[in-house]
Amino acid sequence: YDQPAPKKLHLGMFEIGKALGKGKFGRVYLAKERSTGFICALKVLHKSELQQGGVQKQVRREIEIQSNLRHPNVLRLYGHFHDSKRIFLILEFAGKGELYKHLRKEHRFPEWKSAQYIAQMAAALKYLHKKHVIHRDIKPENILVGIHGEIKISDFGWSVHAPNNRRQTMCGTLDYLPPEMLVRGSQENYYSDKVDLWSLGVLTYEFLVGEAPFEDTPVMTQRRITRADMTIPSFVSPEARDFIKRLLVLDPEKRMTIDEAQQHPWILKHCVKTE
Ligand SMILES: COc1ccc(C(=O)Nc2ccccc2)cc1NC(=O)CCSCc1cnc2[nH]ccc2c1
Repeated sequence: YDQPAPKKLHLGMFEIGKALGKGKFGRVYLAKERSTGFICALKVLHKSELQQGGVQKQVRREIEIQSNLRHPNVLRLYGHFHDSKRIFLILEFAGKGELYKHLRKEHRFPEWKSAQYIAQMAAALKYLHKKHVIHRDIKPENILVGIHGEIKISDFGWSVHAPNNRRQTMCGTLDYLPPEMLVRGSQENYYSDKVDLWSLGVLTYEFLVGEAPFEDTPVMTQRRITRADMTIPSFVSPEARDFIKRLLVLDPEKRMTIDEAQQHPWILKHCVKTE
């Protein structure tokens, strides 16, 4: 599918299929580009709703950033177009759907699968951080699975998905927030790409244990996060335990870096390098 994209994108060039999901700002449909048969996901955003939500700039910024991202573990934004009322995002279609559904069904992932997923997440984060993009919203709900089982981090933007056994919280779950974003007085601009490493630690825990490390009532969750107060069950291997503990460190500067995470024994043990 590497022909240069057709110049003029418009709705008529797509055959619209089943609904894939719906969010606060838009619905997503399976779509096929008529001339090439290319399968993609078409996200429809209503300009009026974006106006009400005051997120038009955010969408423009996101389209700008995401159009330049190309990585096997980052969901592609191929392009966009609009008509009088709507903005359409042409997104990559992930053939095996939403990761959180697999996690809920399997309860938790075996160590080899968790390590492979975390290694792919680390590769995606390394790529994003090199491009000075901080994801800030890493959680199972924002990860999709490609047809070959590879994972794809996606920025669901501001879309809050309809309550289909996703974590029911006001503005997204607190579980993944790092302490530096909870501590009073630390303005937004004080945090760095280290926030994604904290979330990677929370994600690792949730893959292995089946629930987030600080899951509790909203007040208690915040308190447990700011104290890094978690217990790791005994069935978790010593290497995985060490990996998690080196990421869930209160001081952002003392957290393991992406490179250290990729070289950690727990990752190397499970991710056979194809020489
Ligand atoms: C790069 O990705 C995105 C870029 C931007 C936005 C976005 O909405 N930005 C926004 C909106 C409003 C205000 C501000 C910003 C969303 C995504 N990504 C998704 O929404 C993923 C699920 S839709 C695709 C998709 C694929 N493959 C699947 N397989 C099964 C379901 C499924 C669903």
